[in-house]
Amino acid sequence: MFSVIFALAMMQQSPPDSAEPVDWDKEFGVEEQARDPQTGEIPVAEYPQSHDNAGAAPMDDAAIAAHFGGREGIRMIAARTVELSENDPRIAAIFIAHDTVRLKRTLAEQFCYLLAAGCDYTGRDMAAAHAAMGVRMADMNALVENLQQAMREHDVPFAAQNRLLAKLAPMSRDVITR
Ligand code: HEM
Repeated sequence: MFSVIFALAMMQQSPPDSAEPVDWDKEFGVEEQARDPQTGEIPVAEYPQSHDNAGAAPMDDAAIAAHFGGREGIRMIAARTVELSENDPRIAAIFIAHDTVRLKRTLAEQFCYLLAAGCDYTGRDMAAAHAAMGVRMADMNALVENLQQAMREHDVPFAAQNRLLAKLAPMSRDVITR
C-alpha cells in the first residue's frame, strides 16, 4: 500500500526546472530556410529546366508585348498580381507559406515568355509548382481577378488581357487539385 502511494506521489511531482530551455524547433525538426543573399530567394530542389515548363507556346504576335508595357511592364504586372494575392484574404494563406520573391521572378518570366517578349522561363512546370497546394476553383478565380486588376492598373487593353488569360486558362487543369 505504501509503495503505491509513494509511486503516485512521485508521478504528481512536476519535473525539475531544466537549466536548458527546450529547443522546440529542433524537437519538431523545423528548419529555417536560408535565403540566397544575392537573389533573396529560397533555393529549391533541382528540376529539369525547359520552356515546356511554361505550360504553353509563346504567342505568334510580335506586337502583343507592347500592350503590356514590354518586359518591364510585364514584370510589374506579375509582381502586382502576387502582391494583390498575398494581401487577398481569400487566398493569402496559400501565398504566405511560399517564396513569393521567387514567384514574382518566375511568374514574370512565364508571362514574358508567353507574350513573346523574349524571356526564358526557368521555373518548374505547373503541376510540380502547385503540387500538394490544394488549390480550388474558387482560389483560381481569385487569382485571375487579381491578375485582371493588375493588368487594368497598367492600362492593358481588354482584348490583350483576354489573350493572356486564354493562354493561362488550360493550365488550371494542372493547378487545381481539389
Ligand atoms: C493558370 C493559373 C496559374 C499559373 C499560370 C501559375 C503560374 C505559376 C508559376 C509560373 C509559378 C512558379 C514556379 C516556380 O517558381 O518554379 C507558380 C508558383 C506558385 N503558384 Fe501559381 N499559377 C497559377 C495558379 C495559381 C493559383 C490559383 C494559386 C493560388 C491561389 C497559385 C499559387 C502559387 C504559389 C503559392 C506558388 C509558389 C510555389 C512555390 O514556390 O513553392 N498559383 N505559379
